[in-house]
Amino acid sequence: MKRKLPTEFIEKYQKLLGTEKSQEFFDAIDGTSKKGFRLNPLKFDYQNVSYDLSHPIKGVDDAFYGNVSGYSSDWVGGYVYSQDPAAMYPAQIANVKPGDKVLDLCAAPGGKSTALAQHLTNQGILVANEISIKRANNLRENLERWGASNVLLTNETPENLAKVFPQFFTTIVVDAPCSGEGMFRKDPDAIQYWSQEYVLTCQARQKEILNEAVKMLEPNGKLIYSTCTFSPEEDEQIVEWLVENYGFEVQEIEKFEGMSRGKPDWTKSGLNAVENTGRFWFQNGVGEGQFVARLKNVKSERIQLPPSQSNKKAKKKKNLHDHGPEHLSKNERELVKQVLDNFMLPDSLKHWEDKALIRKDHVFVPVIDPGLVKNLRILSNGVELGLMKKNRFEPGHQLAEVLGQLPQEKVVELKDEAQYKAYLHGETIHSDSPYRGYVLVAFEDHIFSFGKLGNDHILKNYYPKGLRR
Ligand SMILES: C[S@@+](CC[C@H](N)C(=O)[O-])C[C@H]1O[C@@H](n2cnc3c(N)ncnc32)[C@H](O)[C@@H]1O
Repeated sequence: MKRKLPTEFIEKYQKLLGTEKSQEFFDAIDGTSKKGFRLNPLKFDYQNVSYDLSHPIKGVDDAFYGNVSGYSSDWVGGYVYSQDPAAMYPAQIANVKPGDKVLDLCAAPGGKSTALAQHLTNQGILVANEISIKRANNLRENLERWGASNVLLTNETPENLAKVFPQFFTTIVVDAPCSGEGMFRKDPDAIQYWSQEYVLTCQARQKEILNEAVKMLEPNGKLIYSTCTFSPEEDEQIVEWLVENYGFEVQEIEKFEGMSRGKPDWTKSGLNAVENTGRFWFQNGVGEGQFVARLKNVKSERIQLPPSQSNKKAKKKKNLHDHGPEHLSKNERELVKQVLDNFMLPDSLKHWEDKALIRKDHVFVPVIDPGLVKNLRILSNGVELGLMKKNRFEPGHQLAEVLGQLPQEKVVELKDEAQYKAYLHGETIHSDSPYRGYVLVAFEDHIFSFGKLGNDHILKNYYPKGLRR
């Protein structure tokens, strides 16, 4: 399809790339976008999906070309995540290791966060943050499906996070809001928002976000900066600004097939180190547009934190105002145990009895001390086990997705597409299963919900109302 590009955009890239190369670029914008998906190694038997796995995306773990449906059990059970192939590289080059403390500062809808979570393998912490509440809710759904147990999900400004997490993270990913030139092929509507002024507005916002991100990075920590735009002002020049203002070292990243180097002559000072960054152009055949850089925080030293309030004062304040989470009573623990004992728990939940807290009837196993993050808007902290009702415990949806990490016995497998459709719609199902009480519900071996079976063989539907369709 022929796109109508702004004259100013055409002239800008003709100047930057030259006549021939810019024409190649404009022609590629009119081409067909590439689609890809990633599998989720956190899930049990994770390669058991209904999609063609014969076209891997080079250099990205468990990633393939192809289109996935948001209706399939692979998706609903968190076995696949649909993502632009080029957008998979920032999380890949982050080289996150189990046990790291990772922040994904601009996280929705969750392409990078889901990949970072799978590399952490439930060990360490992922703080996934999204400033827009609408987008944060979408992020929450995607992360819930993914079934990781070590995610703190926040809906915050970078400024507020920086107050709580000074020099805290080993790795920070800033997948920045940008002018979106890399989306022109996939989403032609993005073209109408483009102007050089908008590019500069985005650049200013990126600097504001990064000024806060830098405060949260530990000495020698890694900052991954990425955009889905081609403009030098938001790519190479931002890296140049980070080097000049914060002394970052631009690390050489693996040069994957179809990735070209960042361009020193697109910086103001001719900074050679930006050659270490990577660019994906449409015409390189990998996916949509993407810029990615990995920077090391070599200059900063560990700061001395100001002494905190005296314990006495803090305690007094706590007694008066604290409605924070509490440990479970013996009776509550027993009620939760009666349900959880029916299922295999991943290692991260094995000692839930020592860690579980209850707040406003929600029982959860936090990944981070709730006291530390009490001034932040939290959407979830670790795993929500479920809800304490009058003298009974009802397991929660997130737990079902986490339990999908392991083979489970107490599972009701829906027998056909019609039952699956009905369950997603919120209907009850007749089942001959011998199990009673809370069960996991699966389709095509993909666990995606809780249900409850009574002696009448009716499977009550616990698929959350907000997800039904
Ligand atoms: C490119 S998108 C992130 C995509 C996401 N990382 C992924 O892989 O799915 C950028 C995000 O930054 C958020 N954002 C916008 N303004 C922001 C700001 N001032 N601070 C932090 N995040 C912001 C947007 O709401 C948007 O969700």
